[in-house]
Amino acid sequence: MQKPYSLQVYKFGGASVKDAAGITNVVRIVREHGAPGQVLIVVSAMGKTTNALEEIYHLAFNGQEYAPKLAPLREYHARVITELFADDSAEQQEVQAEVDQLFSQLDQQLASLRQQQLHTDHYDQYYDQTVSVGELLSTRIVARALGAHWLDCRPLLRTDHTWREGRIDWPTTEHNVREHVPALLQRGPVVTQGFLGATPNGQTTTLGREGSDYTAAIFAYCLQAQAVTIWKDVAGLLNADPKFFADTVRYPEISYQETIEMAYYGASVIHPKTIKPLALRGIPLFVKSFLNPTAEGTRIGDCRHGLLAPAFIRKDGQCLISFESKDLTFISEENLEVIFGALSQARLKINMMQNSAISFSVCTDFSPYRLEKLLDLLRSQFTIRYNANLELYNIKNYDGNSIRQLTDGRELLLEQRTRQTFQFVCRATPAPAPVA
Ligand SMILES: Nc1ncnc2c1ncn2[C@@H]1O[C@H](COP(=O)(O)OP(=O)(O)O)[C@@H](O)[C@H]1O
Ligand SMILES: N[C@@H](CC(=O)OP(=O)(O)O)C(=O)O
Repeated sequence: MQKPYSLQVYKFGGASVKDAAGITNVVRIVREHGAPGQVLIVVSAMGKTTNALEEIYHLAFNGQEYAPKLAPLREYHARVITELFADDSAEQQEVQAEVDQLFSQLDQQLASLRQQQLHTDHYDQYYDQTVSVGELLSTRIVARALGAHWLDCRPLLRTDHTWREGRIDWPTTEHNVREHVPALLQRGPVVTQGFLGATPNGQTTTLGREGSDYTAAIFAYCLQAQAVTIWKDVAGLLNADPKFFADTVRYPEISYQETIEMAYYGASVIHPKTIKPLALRGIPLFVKSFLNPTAEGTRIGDCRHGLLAPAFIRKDGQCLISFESKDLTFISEENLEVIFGALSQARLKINMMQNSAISFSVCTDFSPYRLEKLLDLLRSQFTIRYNANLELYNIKNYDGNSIRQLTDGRELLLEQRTRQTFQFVCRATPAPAPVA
C-alpha cells in the first residue's frame, strides 16, 4: 500500500522518561537518531506514576486520606521540571503552571471522590478520570523539552464505555486522526499521550495497563506510518524477561504471529493489542534500547524464520478458581455457559482453563473486586474455591530441557501442553535461572 506520509511513530514508556536525565536522552534520540521525515511521539506517564496514581485513587475512593501520597508525586514532577529547564526561564514557568493546574484539578477530583462514597460498580469509571492524569503531566513536560507540539489524543481516540480497557471505535478514530494530525506533523514533531482515549461524550478512558504501545500502533495504523519504534530499557525482544531469567537471548527478527502470542501470554515488553493494527497495514515494529539507540534491537514484521529459542513467559498475580457443581452433576455445556457469562460480567479474563467431570478450573489475573463479584454471581450454584498469589508460566517452542529447567522443584497446580506451548500454574516462589 502506498504510504502517503513518511512518518515514524516513536513510543517512550515510563522507564525512559523517569527523570530529567531520561527526558534529555529522549530529546537526544529524537534529534540525533530519528529517521528523516515526520515523527509522532507517544509518551507514557513518568516512571511509576501510574502505580502511584492507582494507589492514591484507591485511597480516595475508599474515603481515606490520600494527600500524603499525592504530595510526593507533585514534588517528583516539580523536581524534574526544575532540573530540565533553565531557572526562571519562561518555559520552566509555563510548564510548571500547566503541571500545577493538572495537580489542582486532580486534587479537587480526589477530594470530591473521597466525600462521595461511591458504590464499587463505579470504581473503574472514576479510575479512568483520575489515573489518566499521569500521561497528561508527562507529555506536557516532554513536549516542552522537545519544543514539540502537544496534542491531546482524547478527542481523537474514540472508545466505547469499557472503563480501564476502552475498545477503539476504529472508523471514527481513523477519521479523526487523519483529519487533524497530518497538518500538525507538517509543522514539526508532535507529542501525545499513550494509554488514553475518550467516549463519544468526552469522558476519558484508558486502554489497559501498559497500553501506550497500543496507542502508538493506533496512530501508526490511522496514518499509515512507515514504522513504529518502541524504546525500552532492554536490547530488544528477548526470549524471557531479563529481570527474572538469566542468559536471555535477543530475537533480531520475529514474526507478528510469534510476537502476538508472546505478548498474549504475558511478555510485558509489548502490550498484546499492539501487533494486530500494525500487521493489518504491514507496518514494522522495532523494539530498541533507549540506553543504546544505535544498537540493532528487534524487527517485528511479516517475516519467516526457523525454530526460535524457547521463550519463557512469566505472569504473576494469578488466581486459580475452581467451580464444583453442588449436587455432583457433571460440568456440562450449560454449566460452562453460566460460568463464562459470570466471568465476563465480572470482567475476569481467562489465562488458562481445564475441566474434569464435576469441576472446572480457571486461572485469571487476581483482582479482589472482580473476584468478589464473580463469587456473588455464582456461589448459589457452585462450590467455589480459589488460591491467590500464584504464577503462570508459559514456555513457547518448548523442549524437554526447557520444561525441566522451569518445573524442577515446583509444585504444579495446573498444567497443560499444546504442540507449541507448555503452560503451568504454581505457587509464587523466586524464579529459577534457566534459558539459552
Ligand atoms: N520477552 C521480553 N523481552 C524483553 N523484555 C521483557 C520481556 N518480557 C518482559 N520484559 C520486561 O519488559 C520491560 C520493558 O517493558 P516496560 O517496562 O513495559 O517498558 P515501558 O514501560 O518503558 O514501555 C523490560 O525491562 C523487561 O523487564
Ligand atoms: N502509564 C500506563 C501506560 C503505559 O503503557 O505505561 P508504560 O509504557 O510505562 O508501560 C501504565 O503504566 O500502565
